[in-house]
Formats: sequence, structure tokens, C-alpha cells
Amino acid sequence: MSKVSEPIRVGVLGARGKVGRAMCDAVEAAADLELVARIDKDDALDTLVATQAQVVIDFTHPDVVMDNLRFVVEHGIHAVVGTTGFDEDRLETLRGLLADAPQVGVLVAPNFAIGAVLSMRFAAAAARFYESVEVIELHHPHKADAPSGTAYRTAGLIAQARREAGVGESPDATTAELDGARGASVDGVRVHSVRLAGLIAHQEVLLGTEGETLTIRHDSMDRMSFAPGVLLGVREIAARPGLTVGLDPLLDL
Ligand SMILES: NC(=O)C1=CN([C@@H]2O[C@H](COP(=O)(O)OP(=O)(O)OC[C@H]3O[C@@H](n4cnc5c(N)ncnc54)[C@H](OP(=O)(O)O)[C@@H]3O)[C@@H](O)[C@H]2O)C=CC1
Ligand SMILES: O=C(O)C1=N[C@H](C(=O)O)C[C@H](O)C1
Repeated sequence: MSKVSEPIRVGVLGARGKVGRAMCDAVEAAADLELVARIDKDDALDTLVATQAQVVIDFTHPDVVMDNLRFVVEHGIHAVVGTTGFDEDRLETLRGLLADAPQVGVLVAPNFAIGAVLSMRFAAAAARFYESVEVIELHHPHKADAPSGTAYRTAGLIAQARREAGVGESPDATTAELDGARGASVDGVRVHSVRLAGLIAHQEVLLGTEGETLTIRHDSMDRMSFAPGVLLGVREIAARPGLTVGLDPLLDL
């Protein structure tokens, strides 16, 4: 007779936020998961221990996410993290925390939408074939950070692919510009941030060379687009101790 396994006990941090609310709904709708804690600003993280949460989902704010992770790692709770702001320094700090808790797994991904993960891959694959490349990210006007975490990662992957292929910088003869007109340079790649009411999360990678251009565009039209990737992380993270960056390995990419 096959054994029925217990549902995974999940806590959501940022539970009243835009993404947190959608993740609570997604966890509640999944038969193999149980939502045991909804934590938002000023709620006690101890609730996670009292409710025996096994995995947390964090969609909070770049300013607080490291404190949340310190707490959960120290208490042996796995984490699936969508909150942005993870530069190399933060990832290194996280690796240090995890070194003292070798059984704990933390997944940090700048974007959990499957199409966004694929579009980053496509952009990295295309980058060496084009002279020019720029990234435009477009989001709702309540977003705290710019450029987006996805744009940072996309630009980083593009820059790495171009370096490995020996491709030089995108040509740009600008000698006079208004501050910000050419966007921000992320690892040498120009990134432009649009904030517009009515949008959710969107990104275009523009590539150009003699006689042709290629545009790689992804659109999240609903925050539920992040749920399949997050739930995949929740189900798999206990089997992946240490730090995992990006959803790619969970998708066998
Ligand atoms: N990786 C991915 O796929 C995605 C990542 N994101 C990222 O997720 C993060 C959240 O986005 P979004 O939901 O739009 O933002 P919101 O501001 O809507 O939600 C964040 C929530 O976290 C709460 N919060 C603040 N501090 C704490 C704390 N210490 N503990 C628990 N909760 C806290 C906020 O409360 P209050 O408002 O009172 O401060 C708010 O309710 C951002 O960094 C965003 O870029 C977003 C979408 C997808
Ligand atoms: O704040 C958002 O909304 C989003 N944040 C993430 C990012 O900064 O890349 C992911 C997605 O773009 C939505």
C-alpha cells in the first residue's frame, strides 16, 4: 500500500503584499502544501517556529529580506525567495549563513515566471551574435527598486556571454546626453526602467546588428504567473541544501 505523505508546512513572509497574497492563495489551493503562517510587517517571526513551518516563501522588501533569512536559516527552515536586491555581496553573506546550517536549502530567484526564466536564457544565447544589446524593463509604479532584479540578472548573463565570446561593447557614439537618457549601465549593458500604471512586470531585450534586429519580450499580466515556479521551489528546496540562485536548475535548464 502506498504511503500518503504529509503536506509541506509553508509560511509566507510579506503575506499582505501584492505577490504575497497571490502566493498564499496558490499554497492554499495545492493539496500537497499547508499554509501554516502568514507573516507581514511587524508580525513575529517566532510564529514560524510555533507553527512548525518547514519552508518559507519571502516576497517582502530588499531592506528586510536578509534579516528574515538569518532567522529562518538559524531555525532550520528552508526558504524560497523572490524578493530582489541580491548582489554578489548578499549571496556571499547567505552562503556564510548556510555554512553553519548545512541541511538548510535557500532558493533565490529574481523571477519565478517560467517565460521570464526562458527569456533570460534566450537573451544570453543570442547576445554574442549581435553588435548591440539593450534591456528595457517595464513595471507597475509601486515597485521599490530600479532596475528590476530580472533586468540586473539578464544584463549580467548577456555581459558574461559576450565576454566569453570575445564580443566588445555595444557601439555608442553619444557625447552629449541628459542625465539618465541612456539608462543605467549594468555590467556594460544599458538598462532602461519604465514605471507605468496599468503594467505588472514586463521586459524587452533588444538586439541589433547590420540589417536586422531581434526583440525578446516577456510579459507577466497576472501575479499568479509567479506561482508555478515558487511552488516548484517549495516542493524541491528540502532536497537542495545550500544556496541555489535562479530557477534554472529546477527546470533542468
Ligand atoms: N522573484 C520574482 O519572481 C518576483 C519578485 N518580486 C519582488 O518581491 C518583492 C515584493 O514585491 P511586492 O509584493 O510587489 O511588494 P509589496 O510591497 O506589495 O509587498 C511586500 C510586503 O512585505 C511586507 N513587509 C515589509 N517588511 C516586512 C517584514 N520585515 N516581514 C514581513 N513582511 C514585510 C510589506 O508591508 P508594508 O507594505 O507595510 O511595508 C508588504 O505587505 C519585491 O522585491 C519585488 O521586486 C515581485 C514579483 C515577482
Ligand atoms: O516588483 C515586481 O513587481 C517584480 N519584481 C521582480 C524584479 O525586480 O525583477 C520580478 C518581476 O519583474 C516583478
